[in-house]
Amino acid sequence: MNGFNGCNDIIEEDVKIFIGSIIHCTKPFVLEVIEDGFVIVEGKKIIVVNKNISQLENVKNQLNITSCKEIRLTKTQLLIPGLIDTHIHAPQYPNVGLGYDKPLLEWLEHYTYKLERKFRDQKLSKAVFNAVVKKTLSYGTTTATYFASLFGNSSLLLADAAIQHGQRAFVGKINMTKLAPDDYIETPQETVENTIKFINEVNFRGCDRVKPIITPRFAPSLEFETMEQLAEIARENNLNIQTHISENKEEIKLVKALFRSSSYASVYYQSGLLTPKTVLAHGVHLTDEELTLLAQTGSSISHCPDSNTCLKSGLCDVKRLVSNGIKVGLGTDVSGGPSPSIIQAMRSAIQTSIHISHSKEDYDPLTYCDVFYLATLGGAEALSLQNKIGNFEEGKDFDALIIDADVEDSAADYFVDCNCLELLQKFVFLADNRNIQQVYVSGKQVV
Ligand SMILES: Nc1nc2[nH]cnc2c(=O)[nH]1
Ligand SMILES: [Zn+2]
Repeated sequence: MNGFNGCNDIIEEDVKIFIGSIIHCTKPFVLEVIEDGFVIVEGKKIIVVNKNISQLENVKNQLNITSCKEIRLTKTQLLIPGLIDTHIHAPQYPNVGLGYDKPLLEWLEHYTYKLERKFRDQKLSKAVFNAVVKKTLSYGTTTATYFASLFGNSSLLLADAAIQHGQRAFVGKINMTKLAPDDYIETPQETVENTIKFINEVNFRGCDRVKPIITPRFAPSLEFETMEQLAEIARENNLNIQTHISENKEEIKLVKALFRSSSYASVYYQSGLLTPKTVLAHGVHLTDEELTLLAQTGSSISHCPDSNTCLKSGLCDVKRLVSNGIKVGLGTDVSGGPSPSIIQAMRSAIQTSIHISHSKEDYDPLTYCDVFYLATLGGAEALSLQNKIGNFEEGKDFDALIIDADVEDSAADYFVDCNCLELLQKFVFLADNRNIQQVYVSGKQVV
């Protein structure tokens, strides 16, 4: 029987069996390598994960599977969970690769707000948002956490693009009432009303994959009372929250001055914005006290290493965040970062960590296995989606990629036989969208 779940995704009751080498994380920073196994998917759900290919026929008989599609991986292919981008600005996509001569606050004023305010235009919004969703899917981003623009109608077009192209997404209409151009701010009342309207309209689309997210841009953009109201809306509607924190030293000074506060995190804490469903981008310069506040509230950090480098914000120490009990995922932060690829974010996270290790004793930098966790299960935990996605666990939705180290015209020329971990290592250090052969979201092939 087929059914509809509101995004016109046919909930396929058919069965797919993926046979071959599988890598995923079973818990934080713990990889499981299955050399010759299989995953059975029924509709959108994973129903079996088995490490022994010789048991395939038995399991099929036990489950009475008479018709199914078998996908047999080659020896250069791996099945891995879909990648999760915990922080990306869709309307900034036209600026990728531009404007890295200025630090954050000047960059916002000179380049970013000027571009984003053009998204009043529905035609531009539609063209750019379709391109972003298609591009990120091609790079294996099965879940994206998007900042859209200030404009509700434009932001809805981003939700529609994710619905149409099959991506899992959080989409946030930005809240901003000050310190930006006059035609790119709302009054406090407008921003609250338009947010409620936006939430209702996204929910009305009835797509389980695509959800609204509360999106105060960052503390300097809003009055304290407006942040309190937004926190209340998130609480009433059980919504995720996203914003920026402690990215740049000038920004931190500004926040302390504007709110007469001793710390950036305490502004968010006091307004009620720090929750277990809050993801904060950057967190480069957080103090120990702020880390404690984030850990106590269960809020997470989206680590955006490319952006932190290009906007010269600083080196974010992921190991310090993790050892303080903070959940961490990876973000591209387009266009603060120039690449829409989470594979690139994995590489940059390793490089940033190596740079940090040069000035610290006994510091083990992040490995390719660590960043693979951050890009998959870590991202799911950062978004409070760990019960739904992030790895291959029976009962979870099947969001997955088939990657291949041996494709024509790829950066990874393939001359040696590689074991599974070597294939993963090549993927992290060399791959791009050419190495991503198939992309599945909720059991459905979308690339
Ligand atoms: N990187 C980045 N930081 C911000 N802080 C406030 N807005 C932004 C933005 O658009 N990008
Ligand atoms: Zn950002």
